[in-house]
Amino acid sequence: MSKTFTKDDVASHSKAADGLWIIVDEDVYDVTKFQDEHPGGKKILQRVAGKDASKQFWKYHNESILKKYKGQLQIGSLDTKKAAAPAPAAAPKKAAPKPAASSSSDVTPAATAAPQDPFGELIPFSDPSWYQGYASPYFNESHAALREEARSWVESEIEPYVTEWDEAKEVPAHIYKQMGERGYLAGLMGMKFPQQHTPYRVESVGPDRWDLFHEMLLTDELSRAGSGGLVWNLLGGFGIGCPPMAKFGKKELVDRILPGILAGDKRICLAITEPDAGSDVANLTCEAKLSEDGKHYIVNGEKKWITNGIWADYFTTAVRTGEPGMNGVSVLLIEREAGGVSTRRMDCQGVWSSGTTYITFEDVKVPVENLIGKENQGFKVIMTNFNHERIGIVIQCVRFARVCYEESVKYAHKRKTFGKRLIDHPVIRMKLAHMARQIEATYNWLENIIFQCQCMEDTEAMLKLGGAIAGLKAQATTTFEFCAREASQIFGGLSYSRGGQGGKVERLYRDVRAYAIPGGSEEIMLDLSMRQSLRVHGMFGMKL
Ligand code: HEM
Repeated sequence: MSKTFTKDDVASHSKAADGLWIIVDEDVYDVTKFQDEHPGGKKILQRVAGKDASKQFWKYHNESILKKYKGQLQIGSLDTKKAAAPAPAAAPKKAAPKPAASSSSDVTPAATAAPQDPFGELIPFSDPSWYQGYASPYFNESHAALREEARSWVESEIEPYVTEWDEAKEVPAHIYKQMGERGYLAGLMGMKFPQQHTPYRVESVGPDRWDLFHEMLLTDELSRAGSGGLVWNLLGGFGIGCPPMAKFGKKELVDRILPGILAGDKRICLAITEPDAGSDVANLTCEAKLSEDGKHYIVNGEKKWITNGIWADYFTTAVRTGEPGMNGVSVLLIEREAGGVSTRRMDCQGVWSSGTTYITFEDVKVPVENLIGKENQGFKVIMTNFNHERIGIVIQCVRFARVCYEESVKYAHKRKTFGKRLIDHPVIRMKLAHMARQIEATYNWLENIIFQCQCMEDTEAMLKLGGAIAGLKAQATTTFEFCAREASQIFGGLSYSRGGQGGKVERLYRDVRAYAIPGGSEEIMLDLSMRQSLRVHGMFGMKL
């Protein structure tokens, strides 16, 4: 914005007839046309027109409002403004990320314990400690480059619009396409970067260097926009529907459909849950009968609560091909264009923009080549997938808990009650401390689990880590629920109404159950964590 104005220039625009200008942080905004649509009312703008309204502005809004409206309303800056003064409360930015060398594949990153440069706003516990100048055995300069790349994309192109998209129950298609073109979809499958199936690369990290910690931090940064619906829209169906197909599908099938999916042109989801069977996979009833010529399966049945189903081109579907119980279950890749697939959107409490769907399959013809894994051995395919799904849920929950905490810390520094800022009341600090200790405990366990996954093959990880991951999922969802509740109490009425300063907290509060129930409810997770761990440690020679 090259135009400069004096304070007197601005002062001469204080009445409707001359146009209404205001100053916020030394930038000048023309709000003449905007006044009628200002959600806070036009009178309030008219009262500060011609003046510096920074103090009033920051009292009622957070940063995303300026990011969203700057392009539309800013007409210049004050002549007294120093060049490139930092925006208020913005993250200290470093130079653009350089692609990290792609020569070494750092499977065990232990040698890189030197701290990375501090990054972000440095509010204690509002980012992982390795963002804040503390040493880590897991994260190196390639992770630091990716965190900057991802944060800058999310902050500029996603976060300012998330509320709108959530209300519209849809994320614009170009964002999903960018997920493909930025190489993010390829990096989010819990496996080696599939460079043979996509020309797209992540700008700041070479494919050979890509590891599970890159994947973790990418999901973490996407979650920072504070919307479960957004994250599930972008990776909910893909992250659980694509890996089984990519890992267990026949080569011809994978070669045919994976490139379109990774490019962000085609969408895939996972269809397991049924109206009657819940996630009780062993009892599912959607049936697939082999045709007489043995060339197709004919699929009939229903699936419910399927994330992204409404937009999906492909459905990684659990079907019954054999006897009752787990040994009669197979997994098929069903293509929408085969016909006989109907999808309808479901209205749910949270994750509005994720496209939760009810699906009906009626005499759908599926070529036998679309069988994923072996016939009647689909249970193993599904179980292997659970660790990846649950870890994804954990990463999101920890960041959502951090968002609730971070929003609360910021708000507690500006809101005054009984003559003091909220942060000066011990009862509020107590709430923040309880949030922080749970967030850090959960995150540190998560880092350890990611490291273990990185050191094991899928099958070994399924067996050895299944119990711990189930326990961690329960830990993460209860932490998220606790933080959403406490943040909501701190924000009061602002988190009871939708949008505005408490908007993220209100939305996340509604999203809590979408994490505590699917992928294994807290009750099932806690029980499984003990049963599985005891069983596995029995095999290790546990002495009781
Ligand atoms: C660039 C100028 C401004 C823009 C683009 C803007 C935009 C907005 C938006 C989008 C909202 C809806 C709530 C939200 O999403 O946060 C809002 C609410 C509000 N704004 Fe502004 N605003 C501006 C300036 C101001 C100023 C200077 C004042 C005070 C003097 C003000 C007072 C308010 C109030 C009181 C609300 C209602 C807050 C609530 O519901 O709790 N706004 N504004």
